[in-house]
Amino acid sequence: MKQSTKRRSSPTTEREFGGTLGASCIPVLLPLLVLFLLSVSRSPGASLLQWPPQLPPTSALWDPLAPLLLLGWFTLHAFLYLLPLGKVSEGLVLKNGTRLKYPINGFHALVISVGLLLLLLWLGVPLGSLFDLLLPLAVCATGLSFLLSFYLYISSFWAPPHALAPGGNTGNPLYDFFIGRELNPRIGNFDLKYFCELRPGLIGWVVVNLGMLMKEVELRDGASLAMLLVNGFQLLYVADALWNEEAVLTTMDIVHDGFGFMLAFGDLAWVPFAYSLQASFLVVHPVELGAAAATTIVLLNGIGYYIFRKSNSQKNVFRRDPKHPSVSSLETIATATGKRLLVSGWWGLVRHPNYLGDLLMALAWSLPCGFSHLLPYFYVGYFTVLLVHREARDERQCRAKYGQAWDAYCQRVPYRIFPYLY
Ligand SMILES: NC(=O)C1=CN([C@@H]2O[C@H](COP(=O)(O)OP(=O)(O)OC[C@H]3O[C@@H](n4cnc5c(N)ncnc54)[C@H](OP(=O)(O)O)[C@@H]3O)[C@@H](O)[C@H]2O)C=CC1
Ligand SMILES: CC(C)=CCC[C@@H](C)[C@H]1CC=C2C3=C(CC[C@@]21C)[C@@]1(C)CC[C@H](O)C(C)(C)[C@@H]1CC3
Repeated sequence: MKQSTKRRSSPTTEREFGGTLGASCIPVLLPLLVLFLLSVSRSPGASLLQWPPQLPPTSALWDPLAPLLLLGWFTLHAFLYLLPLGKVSEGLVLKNGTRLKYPINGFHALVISVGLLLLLLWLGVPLGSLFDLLLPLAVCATGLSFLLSFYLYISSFWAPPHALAPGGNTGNPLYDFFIGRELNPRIGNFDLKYFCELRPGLIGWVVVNLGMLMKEVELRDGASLAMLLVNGFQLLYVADALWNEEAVLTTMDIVHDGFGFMLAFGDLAWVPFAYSLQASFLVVHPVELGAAAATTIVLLNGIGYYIFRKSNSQKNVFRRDPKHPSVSSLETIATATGKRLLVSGWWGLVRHPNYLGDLLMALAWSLPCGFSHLLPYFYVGYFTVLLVHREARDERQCRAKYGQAWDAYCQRVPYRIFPYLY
């Protein structure tokens, strides 16, 4: 407990997400927002602006099957995580000079999950029933995020000082619970943050989408082109994340952020239930997509994916091996830390080309839903706010890390996400 007392009065710890007020309101408001969005997506009007807002009756929030399904899903993924499949990779060097080991078998877990789902379909299990279970499942996933966050907060007091996250130790219990005190909480070798970020929620998103597709098949004797595009695009995104699983070890969430309510809820409830809104919207609001519109949307998703993948891979290769032939000819600037910054290639176009690609894909996921409603565009709006905020956080961290070299990079590459715009 000693180290927490020592850090309690640290006046330099900067607070994110609106400080204590944000940390008190967000855990109440975000779960309500998920339930609101889910019930709007299935209401005939699907209006986000209707007043008073469309709220689900309490009877729609509970089904005894939901906790059982969720428990089974988590157990399956914990088991797959522990299977000795794939390689083991090391994370970045920690404050105490050590590196943690991580299993790289997320893609195996996705393939096995999809195989099991196909088996269930073949056995005649009505996966479309997931549509009727979405609200109870979202309620249970939220409950699980709270339970996990309480466990993470309490267990963090037994963690050594070097294992604590830089931003999650202000001494304010509400804020620290929200942001997360410990950087890489583990039970033995089982890394809770890494597991939650990539497995049950992310693969769960694919399952929810497939459930919506099957519901559409039940209702209309076939899947629409719009539903197939949404399912295909988002499956590609999840498969890509798991295929490139090792790259997650260098993201801000793993390297810098503690594991608290924000990430636990984000991973386990927000991703599977808010990111699948387009598919649940299409179940009740079918859209007929013409060939020209579909081709344009596929092209937009392709361009977004290309920028996202190429830029992320370029930085990962450069960070792991700056002499690699694919990056050795790129122009760089030196920093006082010994690390260099790329100033040509994708990272010379804008300072966050990967965010640009991600945002183009977000738009391509909403367009199949047409222009009659605002709800399918919720993801684009939310994601723009998330990435603009994330960019500002990253910028602050990089300026603190690299000082003048970062300023020189900003001068050389003046736009953050959108060339000539922002
Ligand atoms: N779908 C979703 O909900 C979300 C998706 N994402 C996606 O996750 C991916 C990872 O994003 P995120 O972790 O935020 O950040 P980035 O992958 O963009 O990593 C930022 C880090 O990259 C390094 N860096 C920055 N500029 C340069 C440069 N010019 N040359 C070399 N290194 C540089 C710095 O770290 P250092 O120098 O220390 O290596 C910086 O802190 C993105 O594609 C994003 O779109 C993110 C959030 C949510
Ligand atoms: C509103 C709220 C609760 C926000 C929490 C934010 C989280 C939902 C996101 C923070 C960073 C994320 C990443 C992904 C999913 C969303 C969260 C958890 C990610 C796993 C998606 C797939 C990508 O390819 C990725 C692996 C780069 C990405 C990593 C960051």
